[in-house]
Amino acid sequence: MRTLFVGAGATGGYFGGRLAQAGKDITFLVRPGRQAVLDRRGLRIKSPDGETVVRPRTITAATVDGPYDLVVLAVKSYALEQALIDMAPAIGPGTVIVPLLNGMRHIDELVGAFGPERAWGGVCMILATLDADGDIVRMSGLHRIGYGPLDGEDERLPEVTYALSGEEFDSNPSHTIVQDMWEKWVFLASMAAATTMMRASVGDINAAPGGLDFGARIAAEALAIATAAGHPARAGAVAMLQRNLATTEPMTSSMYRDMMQGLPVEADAILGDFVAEGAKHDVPAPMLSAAYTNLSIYAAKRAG
Ligand SMILES: NC(=O)C1=CN([C@@H]2O[C@H](COP(=O)(O)OP(=O)(O)OC[C@H]3O[C@@H](n4cnc5c(N)ncnc54)[C@H](OP(=O)(O)O)[C@@H]3O)[C@@H](O)[C@H]2O)C=CC1
Ligand SMILES: CC(C)(CO)C(=O)C(=O)O
Repeated sequence: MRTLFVGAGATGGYFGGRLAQAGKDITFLVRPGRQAVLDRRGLRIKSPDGETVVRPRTITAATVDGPYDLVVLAVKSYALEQALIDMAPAIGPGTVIVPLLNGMRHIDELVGAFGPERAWGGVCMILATLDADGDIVRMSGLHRIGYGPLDGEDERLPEVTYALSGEEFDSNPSHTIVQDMWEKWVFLASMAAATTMMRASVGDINAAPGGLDFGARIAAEALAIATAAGHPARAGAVAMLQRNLATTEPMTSSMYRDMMQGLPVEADAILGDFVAEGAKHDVPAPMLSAAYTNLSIYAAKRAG
């Protein structure tokens, strides 16, 4: 499948770069600044396994060359509105769109812009960032994507699976992608709330008095919200959340890393919407609400 990655940052650059390395037909839609970096350095991936460089094809909004079979959307939530405009010429009657964003609001945006027959769901699990040179750094052994049609069934799933599979990461087609996205949301909202509120990794939080209890209370609120919203986390997802919130490892969230670098954060799309779900169902969530307030103060100060 002719595949377009929209965004060549930490997630898009990583998964798209790995697929390009595996010989798949990958193009990146990027903005001119990122294109200049990729032209100069190539797309470099630094990981615990070593460093690789690929030189993928790039286009910009001004040079989108007709419809693609598959579009993988990998921008931050605050960049979504413009990205939907820029990628529109790449969407044809048979295009499948797989988003990697955290949260859920982008699904409504995608369905509204391109229709339910094109908008699929997607999740990614990775700890990745861009370094000062613009290279992609994967910080742990975790690198997994999941994707699937919102209603669970679509004959194009095997083709999309082939297009999104390489040797280098875990690639999981799913018939339960909406549930998968909710479970990821519960996980990320908890991780982001804990790490941004304490301005510390999960390991550092758990080494401090009260740290384990702090994480457990956040997890309990997040799980209660998902249950009230009709998406109770399955046993494996609950276990993964509890295990990660009790880790002694220096685990962080992308929102924490962005905050520590003074960058914009996805507070509204991840914690704001999640807390609003809780309020809609009368689920008390004092810890998550405090985390959202904290992030909103950061965002307001940053905006000046
Ligand atoms: N990083 C991580 O470890 C994880 C992140 N996620 C989620 O994945 C999503 C993407 O995050 P991440 O990859 O980290 O973000 P990054 O900021 O690293 O990358 C986003 C990229 O999108 C590009 N972009 C923005 N707007 C456009 C546009 N209109 N056209 C083309 N490119 C555009 C930016 O380009 P430019 O350089 O021009 O600004 C940037 O390179 C987020 O929702 C995040 O929460 C999920 C799991 C893990
Ligand atoms: C869940 C986690 C921490 C890893 O994929 C994440 O999504 C993020 O950091 O944004």
